[in-house]
Amino acid sequence: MSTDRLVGGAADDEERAVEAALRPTSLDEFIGQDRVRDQLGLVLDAARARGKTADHVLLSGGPGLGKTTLAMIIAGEMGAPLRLTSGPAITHAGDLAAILSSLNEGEVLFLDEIHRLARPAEEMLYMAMEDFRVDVVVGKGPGATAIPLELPPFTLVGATTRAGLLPAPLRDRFGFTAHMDLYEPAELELVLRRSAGLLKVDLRPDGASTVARRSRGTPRIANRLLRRVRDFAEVRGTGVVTGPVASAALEIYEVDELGLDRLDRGVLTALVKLFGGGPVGLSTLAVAVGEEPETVEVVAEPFLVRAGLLARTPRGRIATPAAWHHLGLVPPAPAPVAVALARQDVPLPLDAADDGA
Ligand SMILES: Nc1ncnc2c1ncn2[C@@H]1O[C@H](COP(=O)(O)OP(=O)(O)OP(=O)(O)O)[C@@H](O)[C@H]1O
Repeated sequence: MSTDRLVGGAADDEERAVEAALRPTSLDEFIGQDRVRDQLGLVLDAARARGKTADHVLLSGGPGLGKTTLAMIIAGEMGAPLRLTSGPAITHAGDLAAILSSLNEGEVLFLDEIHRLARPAEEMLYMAMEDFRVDVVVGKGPGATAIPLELPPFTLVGATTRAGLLPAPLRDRFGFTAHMDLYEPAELELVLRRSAGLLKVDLRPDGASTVARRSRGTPRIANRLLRRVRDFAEVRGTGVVTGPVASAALEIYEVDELGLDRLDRGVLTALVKLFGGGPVGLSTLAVAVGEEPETVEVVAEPFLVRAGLLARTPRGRIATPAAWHHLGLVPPAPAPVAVALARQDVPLPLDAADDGA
């Protein structure tokens, strides 16, 4: 599956190293997500006032929206060390027991991709979260014995892109759950201005708004586009990032004014030009764009759906009128019978509505 996209949400190790310099370190510096920030601020203030470790926190939201950043901020605000791990890194319950038993009092454990935790480890986590205790199994077969091990109080910060996949018993053990939404362009402009200051980029207001509008509501993508636009401004210009400079740079990288890249546009173009706007099945659509169905479904579709350009229906994918307009085309008029019936305010007969279903 292709993941090396300029507008992809995930980051590789190299990018994470660059990102470290751009991370806000306190709740005050964290931009946007006002509701989450206010509520989390209260949770942390209350814990500090009581002199206790903070409740366990679950953060859900797409990649690059700031979950790791918030976990670091939680640890920073509580004056506690942070330990980072992830669901896929814990293959056995024993791995988790080793991590938990080495935590110090008050420490914050960040468990990324918590929905990918193996079942036995997940069950161990239930008890650890609720009673600060784990049962370590020693030996095998009939002679195996469970030795209870007390843990110091700690705060678990779980992160997931798929909150719906978490079993209820796990979800219920978090004292505070925050869903992180996509950022508004105005918020991303603030992110960009902050990053430009840290990276010493001369970013003008029209440059910031051009990059923000193409960043798919995601700070990681905004910061990444900023670095590419800076390269262009330095090599082909005077280093100043204005709106026209940002547009010219992003045109070279094939990121259009909605933040769609070549794959996104390929999907929409196939849908509209080859299949008359759909409905068409995922695998047929994937063959038409020369990609794996999973790539189309996981990499391109979520943003196209969110941007109101593509809809998933039981009969297949369809392009919305906005998709046609975005490609500079006129959407087909609705069938005359539907228009006539709509004018008379008569509900569409069932057999007509289901036509071709
Ligand atoms: N609210 C914000 N204000 C400023 N910068 C932000 C904000 N949220 C995220 N960023 C920046 O975006 C980048 C990605 O954030 P982060 O790594 O926290 O995302 P994530 O949700 O943990 O992603 P993943 O799920 O892929 O691990 C970081 O460089 C971070 O500094």
